[in-house]
Amino acid sequence: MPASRRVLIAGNWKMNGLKSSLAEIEALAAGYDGDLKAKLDLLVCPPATLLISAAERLAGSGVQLGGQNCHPAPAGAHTGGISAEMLKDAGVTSVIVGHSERRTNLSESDAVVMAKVKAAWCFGLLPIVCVGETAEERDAGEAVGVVTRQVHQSLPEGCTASNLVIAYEPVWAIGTGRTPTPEDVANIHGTIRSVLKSQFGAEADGIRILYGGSVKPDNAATLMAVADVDGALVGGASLKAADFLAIARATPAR
Ligand SMILES: O=C(CO)COP(=O)(O)O
Repeated sequence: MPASRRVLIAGNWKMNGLKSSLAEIEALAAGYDGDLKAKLDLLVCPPATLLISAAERLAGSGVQLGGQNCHPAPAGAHTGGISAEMLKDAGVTSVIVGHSERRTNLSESDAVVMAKVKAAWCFGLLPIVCVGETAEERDAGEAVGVVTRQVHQSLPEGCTASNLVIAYEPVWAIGTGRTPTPEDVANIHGTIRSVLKSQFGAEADGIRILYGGSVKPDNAATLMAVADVDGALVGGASLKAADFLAIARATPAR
């Protein structure tokens, strides 16, 4: 296993979290102890309004801070937009791009996702690119095809083990309490790895592929033990530090 594929447990708070939630950030910083540090990377992506305060709370803890989205443009007349440079300035090192909630609700195309990856790179941020099929696509037997297309079309030239993370998040598993079987996860993650190999050659062996969708403390050990699963992108269960840390603790050491 290449060293670059150190396990990454990432938390996506989505549109949740007020100033009072900074207590959870502090609890994460305190809970990322020596055992967890030896085993995995921990990343939390709170809403943009909390980033600067969260960075202060996380300083020196080793817990990494991420954004949930960035604008493809570097700056300018984009009301409400947040640039990669602004995220960097706030203390962020990673950014989620192409989450299905944005692909679906905001019609974010593969081309836009690719532009965001490039924007993240411009400011040294690590993009976490989300892909995943809907329930209809899975029922129609199209899961592999959809994910293959998304990986092909969302990634620019030049992806490496150190500048890209992929998150496979089947849309039907997000927030539903339903998860694919370990066999299904292994199948899609294996597919993603081969698509990455065809695009980026040997570099693909070191690119981390996370699983996301209803990851909880009680299923993390099983899901994280699947071949080619290099960590998790956790939604609801990342909002409470105790649950998120429990997922990290349940993740098998490599
Ligand atoms: O969308 C997700 C993370 O990005 C997954 O959300 P849940 O863990 O709440 O299913």
